[in-house]
Amino acid sequence: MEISFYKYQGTGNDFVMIDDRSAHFDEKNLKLVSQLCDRKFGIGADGLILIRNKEGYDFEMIYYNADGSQSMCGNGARCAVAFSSFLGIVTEEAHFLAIDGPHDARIEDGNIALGMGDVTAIERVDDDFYVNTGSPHHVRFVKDVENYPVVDTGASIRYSDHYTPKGTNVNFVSTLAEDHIYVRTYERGVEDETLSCGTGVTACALIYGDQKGIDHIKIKALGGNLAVKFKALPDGRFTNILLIGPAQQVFKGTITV
Ligand SMILES: N[C@H](CCC[C@H](N)C(=O)O)C(=O)O
Repeated sequence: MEISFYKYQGTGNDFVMIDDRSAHFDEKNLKLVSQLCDRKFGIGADGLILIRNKEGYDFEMIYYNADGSQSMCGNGARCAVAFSSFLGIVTEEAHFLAIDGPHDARIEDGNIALGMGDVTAIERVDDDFYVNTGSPHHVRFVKDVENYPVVDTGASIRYSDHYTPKGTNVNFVSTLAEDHIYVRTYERGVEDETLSCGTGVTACALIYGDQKGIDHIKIKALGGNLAVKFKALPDGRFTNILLIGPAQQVFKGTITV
């Protein structure tokens, strides 16, 4: 069977993108998803995204991590908006459905500004934090994230009893300036550090911004630069959350499976 695909990356978080408006892709075939994401035997990616038609929306994005598990993917959603614009499904605004519900996005001067779901609360986990931004995120502030053992420590937290059985993504943050943080992320379902994690940097920005009273945070990730804007409500909720950054098409191709 031949599958046509496009490869996109959002600040280094990379995805196999499939225009599946014909609904031909078997979304139950997780073995195929993992095979396509395999960096040696397949195309290679952190995840795979199907673009499907959906009544009442410009499109639906169905996201899979490389291991076939599903969750909300912020960078993947930004790439889905860019891909849908390339396909002519949207122009500069998109209203689409993801696993965590509806999202709105705007394409503005080469960036995608993605509306994230509201966040109800930030929790403490020992000296660290936990927040769900559409995907679960453990967040630890460290002195020198550049030299921090992200994969070892990330995996041990991800597989800890506290997060069994579903696990969590794990983010490590250092401050670069008052409104600028440096984030590295161990991603559940990729089971490795990724070059950036959209829902992860959003989690880190909300926690950091809430502590500092700043609602527009710049983020440095290994794969590029992002920004998060939000409105903190008196009751501890966060709304009007925007994840802003680039999303690029890298190549297109067909694969025989
Ligand atoms: N690995 C995450 C989903 C993808 C998140 C990340 N790629 C993003 O950009 O938000 C999880 O299983 O919760």
